[in-house]
Amino acid sequence: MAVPPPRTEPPAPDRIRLRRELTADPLRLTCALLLAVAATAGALALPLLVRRIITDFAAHRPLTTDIALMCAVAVLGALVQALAGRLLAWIGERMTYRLRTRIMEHALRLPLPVVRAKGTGELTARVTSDALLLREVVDVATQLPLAGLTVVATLGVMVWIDWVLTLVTVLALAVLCVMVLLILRRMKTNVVQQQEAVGRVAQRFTASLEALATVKAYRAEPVAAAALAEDAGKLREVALQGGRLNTLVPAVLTLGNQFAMISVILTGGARLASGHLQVAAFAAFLLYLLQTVPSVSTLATGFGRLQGGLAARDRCNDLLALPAEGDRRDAARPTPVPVAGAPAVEFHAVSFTHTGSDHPALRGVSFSTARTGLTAVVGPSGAGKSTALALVDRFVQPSSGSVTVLGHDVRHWPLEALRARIAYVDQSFTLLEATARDNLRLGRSGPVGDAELAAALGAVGLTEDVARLPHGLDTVLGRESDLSGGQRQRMALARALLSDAEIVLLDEPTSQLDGLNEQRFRAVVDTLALTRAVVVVAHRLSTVQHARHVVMMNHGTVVDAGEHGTLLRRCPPYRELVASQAVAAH
Ligand SMILES: Nc1ncnc2c1ncn2[C@@H]1O[C@H](COP(=O)(O)OP(=O)(O)OP(=O)(O)O)[C@@H](O)[C@H]1O
Repeated sequence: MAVPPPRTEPPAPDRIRLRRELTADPLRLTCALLLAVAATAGALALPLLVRRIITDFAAHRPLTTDIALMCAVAVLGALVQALAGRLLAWIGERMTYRLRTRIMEHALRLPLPVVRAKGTGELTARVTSDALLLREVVDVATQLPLAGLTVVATLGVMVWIDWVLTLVTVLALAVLCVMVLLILRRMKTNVVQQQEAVGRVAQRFTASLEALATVKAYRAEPVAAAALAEDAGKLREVALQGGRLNTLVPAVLTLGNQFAMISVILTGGARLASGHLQVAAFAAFLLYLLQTVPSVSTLATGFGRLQGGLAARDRCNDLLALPAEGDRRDAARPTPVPVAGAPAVEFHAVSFTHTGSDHPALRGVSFSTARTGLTAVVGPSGAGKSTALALVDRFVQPSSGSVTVLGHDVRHWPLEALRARIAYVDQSFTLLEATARDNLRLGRSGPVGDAELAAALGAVGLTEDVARLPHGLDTVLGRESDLSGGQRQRMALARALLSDAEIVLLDEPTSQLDGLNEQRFRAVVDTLALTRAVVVVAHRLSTVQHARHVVMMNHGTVVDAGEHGTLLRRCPPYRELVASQAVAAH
């Protein structure tokens, strides 16, 4: 009895926990915090030194020691603060690097339909603008406790100097805090809206750049620019709302501080007049009051930035929570041993519907391919040919039925091991932004010598084209050194030729080839088919009519399968397809 495929459980998402991220390097963090505490203590000592100077001055005592002490505290405080800043920058950048790489790696491991649905621009925004907001959390998370500590310590010293004035100060600050908190509540929502708008702009801009040739050819620059401007306009609106909230914070702070200052001066004046307060103590109190202002500002703006960081964390966590491809038990699962005599690929009553589509792309598809030799999958456009190939590589999974590779259900294979067995050439003949050499050896686990590379390039007729590249095989492809469609197609074929894979899936591999290169293609495929299973999806029947096995598909089903000659005799849709292409019947 066939073993049922395991339930595919997504790997546990590694969510961002800010506390864990911040304490990833406890030694440096402790040092930074201690240095920051020392800097704060230095700042707190200054007004007391001022009080001492005023008292000594009034008593005609020498001031040299006081001034030297004050200068030393100021200089040391600045140095310590700079050192703490450096350490925090180091912690912040390391954290951002870790989060960025984690998000990018996870995005690469997401299932293809999920990535398509999310959009490349939207995903890119997570590692650019969201990561920057997250970076701010490091500064804020250390600034906030220190600012809080400074405020509390300052208030403590102020109580010691004059508790009545401190009470007045606290009341004024309480009014200020209530107003700031009301603003902060609205800030997080606004940051989320801003980040979503940034994502939409990035998405549309990326999509427009990817389709730039079409945009230009159809003189659609104004249309594309207008759509981009509309998205940018929406971003401007929410950013303006955020800006308004942001500008409210310092305005409220200034107002609150001035309110506190006036209250303290009036009360302090009265207490001076009544003899309850000395001038030196009042001067020191005022200095402390002035010193609380930046700390209270840091607290208010810090909480605002924290809201931004938390919103960015939530957005990144939403992405990290998307299940990656594969199965977390993959690592523990032994790689299946190919079953002797089993077909290379076998479809058993496979049905599949694309996400977001109402119509099944495949309905009860069954066919198999031998371990070696060429299988051609043919049929009209939209028949489901590419979808069938995508199921073999487990880019998507069947809604019902099963696909087996080398005798094992694709869901039984660890994903890595499955894909190592398959060389896949997609319809767009994608090259990575890497050197020609790296592009060619993508499917090889071990090193590939120059002689082997040269042989593969010769087989697909690319020797001269690659030699003409500015740095030959070491030219980075994709930007200024791009290849033509046909050259890309042949590079992809050479990559398949060099790969270790036992199964080669080629989706429309000849659509951009001229006659000579189509002949070369046939020779390469014949060579590949001597030792491997080659499955070719082809519109041009001339390239596959010599296939040992032809699978004729239409409307998501297999209409018939067999040799070219057999199908010609018994399968009218195939005959029509052949007739439409005027392929000579053998
Ligand atoms: N990503 C997708 N989302 C929704 N529907 C899709 C998607 N990709 C393909 N389809 C639909 O699935 C059906 C089969 O598409 P598929 O690309 O497999 O056909 P095909 O035979 O390879 O066509 P062609 O020869 O034109 O490449 C079509 O109706 C198509 O519209």
